[in-house]
Amino acid sequence: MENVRSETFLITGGCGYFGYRLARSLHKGGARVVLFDTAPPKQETPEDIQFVQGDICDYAQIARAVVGVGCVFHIASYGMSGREQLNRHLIEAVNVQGTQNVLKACVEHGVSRLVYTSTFNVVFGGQVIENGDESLPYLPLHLHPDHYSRTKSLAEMSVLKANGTTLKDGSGLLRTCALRPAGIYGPGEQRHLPRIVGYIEKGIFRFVYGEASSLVEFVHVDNLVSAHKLAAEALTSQKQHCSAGQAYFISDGRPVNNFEFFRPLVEGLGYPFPKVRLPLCLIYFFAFLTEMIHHLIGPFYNFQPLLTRTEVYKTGVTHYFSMAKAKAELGYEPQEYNLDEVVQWFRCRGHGKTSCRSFLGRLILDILFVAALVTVALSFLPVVGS
Ligand SMILES: NC(=O)c1ccc[n+]([C@@H]2O[C@H](COP(=O)([O-])OP(=O)(O)OC[C@H]3O[C@@H](n4cnc5c(N)ncnc54)[C@H](O)[C@@H]3O)[C@@H](O)[C@H]2O)c1
Repeated sequence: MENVRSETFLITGGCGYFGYRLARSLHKGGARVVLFDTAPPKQETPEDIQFVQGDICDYAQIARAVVGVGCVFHIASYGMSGREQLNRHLIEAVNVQGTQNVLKACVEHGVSRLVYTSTFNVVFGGQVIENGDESLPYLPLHLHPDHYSRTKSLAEMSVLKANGTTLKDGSGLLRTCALRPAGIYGPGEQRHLPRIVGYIEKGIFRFVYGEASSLVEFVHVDNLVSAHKLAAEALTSQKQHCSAGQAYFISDGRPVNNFEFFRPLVEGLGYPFPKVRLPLCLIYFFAFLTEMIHHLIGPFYNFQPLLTRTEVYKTGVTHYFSMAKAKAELGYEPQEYNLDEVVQWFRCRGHGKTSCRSFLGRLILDILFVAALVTVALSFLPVVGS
């Protein structure tokens, strides 16, 4: 990556899974790196990677941190999964106002480049998309089933709109672009994989859903790192600012059935892959009920919802995108990865089947599973009849 040695990169959300991996890669390439995050890094970090504890919702904190920085990777976000999804106020504050603060800080303090980590969700809301590209319109805001996706969309729009803004110190213009990743995986991923492994180990992962032919996409964390470095480079004058004002879908470029993607993880941990396939609409309705219950009970008992409607769409409805624009304009070339190192990561931490569960234990789980299914199916009846 050009100029990497002479430049300082600031990463908002730099202590999260992806941000930290990007930081280590930039640092390895000789760059100065600042991690800006509300929480410190979980791993042992080289001394010359600077950590600034701060909140993007506080303008003064982010403004102080960007002084002297050449390029910002704006990765911090809130509300993607689990309990966080309930906190609409914080989702809005971090994803929308936080992004505006980061942009304003760049303009006020002469930061000329910003790469925003967006998501597939800005165009996807449960409709089938086959080999979609960047000409697709944003999903209308009112159609987003979750607040996270809606606010990520608003944030991406404001990032791209800020492209070309004159910097206050007269040094030139702010150039911005957005990358829209698929679901991120890799060893040590903390958001999705531990939850999936938890479901496998608790015996909840006993069925798959949706059409066997439905296709989705994933991106290995290191492919995403490479795309971000290329996107930042393409904002420079050496690359004619070719990524400025642009959005790019980023994945491994290998559409796959969601559940088949996880088969090596399930089997690698010694569990049988489920044979039962349920209709998507049944699971969607179950997710809807779960969200309703979470909405009512969440303020008193903030449990982890089993599945949300967005997660059902994301896992069961075909949506994949062409990498042609990222390849042509950024020079993005995704490498091939598999789940071996992920399986290894979990095995090293004591996961994986060691003994057979008792017959009685399995029987009780089977009965509970069938009872839950019957309940969901029965609860359909008044809806259908009304
Ligand atoms: N994980 C995925 O599958 C996925 C898919 C598509 C897009 N994305 C996007 O990729 C990015 C990285 O995802 P990740 O899985 O590494 O997330 P993560 O949750 O591991 O990291 C986010 C980091 O942001 C920090 N943060 C949150 N609020 C902050 C604030 N107010 N100020 C400063 N820092 C704050 C958190 O402490 C955390 O360290 C996010 O922008 C996310 O929206 C993720």
